[in-house]
Amino acid sequence: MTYLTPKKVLTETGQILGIASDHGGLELKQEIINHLQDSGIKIEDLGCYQDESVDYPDYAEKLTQKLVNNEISYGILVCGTGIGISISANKVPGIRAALCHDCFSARMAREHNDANIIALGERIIGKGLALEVVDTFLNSPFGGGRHERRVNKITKLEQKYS
Ligand SMILES: O=C(CO)[C@H](O)[C@H](O)[C@H](O)COP(=O)(O)O
Repeated sequence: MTYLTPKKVLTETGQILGIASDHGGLELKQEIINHLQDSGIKIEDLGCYQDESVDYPDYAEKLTQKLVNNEISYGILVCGTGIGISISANKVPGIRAALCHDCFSARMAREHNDANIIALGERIIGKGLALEVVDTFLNSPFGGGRHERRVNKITKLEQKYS
C-alpha cells in the first residue's frame, strides 16, 4: 500500500492543517504560517494571538480536539522548547505528536510513526531550519508495513491505559 504525504492529503482534498502555540512559540508559529501561505494548504491558526503569557496545555488541547473531531487532519504545535506542548498533545488518544528539530527526525516521524502532529521549540531552533523541518514533515509519507504493526500497538496501549 502506498500512502500520501500530508501535503498531498491537504492540498488535494482541501482538508485543514491546524497550528497553535503558546507565547513561547508565537513568533515561529507566524513564520510557519507565512512560509506555508502559498503552498496551497489551508491553515487554521488556533492561537495564541498575542505575547501575553499563556499555558501550553490549553493550546495543545485546542488543536488536538480539532484533530480527533476530524476538523483538521494534521497539526503543528510550537512552544518554547516543544516539550510541554508535545507531552500535552500526546495525552490525547489518537495523537502522535513528534518533537522534531532536524529533518531526519521529521521524516522518520512520518515514515515510521505516522505522526499527525509535529512539535517545535522556538527557543531551540532557528527559523531557517524550522521551516525545512516542517516541509520535510509535510512531504514525507507513512511507510506502512512493519511500521503499521507498531503504530497499531501504540493505539492498543492507549486503549489499555485510558
Ligand atoms: O513547555 C515548555 C517547556 O517544556 C515551553 O517551552 C513553554 O513555552 C515554557 O515553559 C514557557 O515558559 P515561560 O518562562 O513561562 O515563558
